[in-house]
Amino acid sequence: MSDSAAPDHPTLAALGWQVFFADQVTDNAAVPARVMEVHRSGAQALGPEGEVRIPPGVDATVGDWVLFDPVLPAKSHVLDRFSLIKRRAPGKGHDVQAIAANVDTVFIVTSCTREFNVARLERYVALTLEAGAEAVIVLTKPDLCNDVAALERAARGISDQVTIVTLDARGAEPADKLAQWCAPGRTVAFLGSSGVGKSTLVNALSDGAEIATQPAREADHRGRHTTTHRQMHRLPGGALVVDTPGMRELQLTDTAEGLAMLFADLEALATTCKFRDCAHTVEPGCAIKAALAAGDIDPDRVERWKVLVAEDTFNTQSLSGRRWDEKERAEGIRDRRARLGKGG
Ligand SMILES: Nc1nc2c(ncn2[C@@H]2O[C@H](COP(=O)(O)OP(=O)(O)OP(=O)(O)O)[C@@H](O)[C@H]2O)c(=O)[nH]1
Ligand SMILES: [Zn+2]
Repeated sequence: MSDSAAPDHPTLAALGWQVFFADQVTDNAAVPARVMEVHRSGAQALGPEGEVRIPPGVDATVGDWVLFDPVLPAKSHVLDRFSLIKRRAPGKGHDVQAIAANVDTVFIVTSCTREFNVARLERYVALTLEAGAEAVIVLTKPDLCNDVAALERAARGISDQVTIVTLDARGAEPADKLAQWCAPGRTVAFLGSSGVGKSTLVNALSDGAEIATQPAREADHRGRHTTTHRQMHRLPGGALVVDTPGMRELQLTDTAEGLAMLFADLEALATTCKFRDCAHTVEPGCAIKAALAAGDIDPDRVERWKVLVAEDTFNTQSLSGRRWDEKERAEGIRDRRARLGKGG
């Protein structure tokens, strides 16, 4: 490989540098570096000249590119992102939290078990498309299922913008089957419920090296190793993998665009409803209801679309400070999700 630089002095390309970023640099003396870790006390970024520390005032998240200012590190400049995975902050507040920037591909991991749930996958796909990243659904544990083809069909039905890969996460398959998204300098992230095989996949891509994930992990009260802060690792094959606890609790936030992409057909149909704010329930002249009656569209999918739109609207509007009877609304969404077999 052409990347002959020492591991702690990687080339820009090895860190994911692209024309998109180069185009933003006007000062030739600027030193680009990629944010690899974020702590309360600041961030650590890596560039061709080694590691630099960014003070907490700089609003950078894992995966960001910064132009480091060695004289005034607090003045380091964050470059525009081509993708951003974000979430609604946990707890009572409604702030949006940046989880990871400049991710090329999100592997949405699900297993061929009872955990498999189309509504949940749609949520993750919408979120990924909204973030501006490519979505790949990875179906693990095919050995535990009699009808893998049926699940693959269901996953494929979610969107034609999504690739489906089925593999056993434990063997040699992941390295092969995920190779095209894990080339040197590519940035990937894994999303999915607990136990679906995310760690197994990362380890498989690490050539069994158990990579640098270990030092950053601590045993939790159950004795498991958990990721304690937001970070990115470099895999032996040259890809970068985001490993952050926040990825596990993603909710929809401001994903109207992603939902519109995922449910483009239904959104287009809805524009032909008689009323612009049609809720597709009791309104006259509803194109969605008409299509349902004609058997042209799948009622389950329509119901999931409504739930996702409601959840997104709720999150977005409460974020923008509008007054809602939040508890009531959240309960409504939860009830509907429960009836659909949860969606997350
Ligand atoms: N049978 C089978 N088991 C698998 C497969 N992939 C992963 N597993 C097992 O599933 C269990 C959970 O895998 P993990 O990689 O820890 O799952 P995770 O998604 O990282 O879970 P969290 O860390 O809780 O988020 C492990 O015991 C794996 O060995 C597979 O393809 N087939
Ligand atoms: Zn309607």
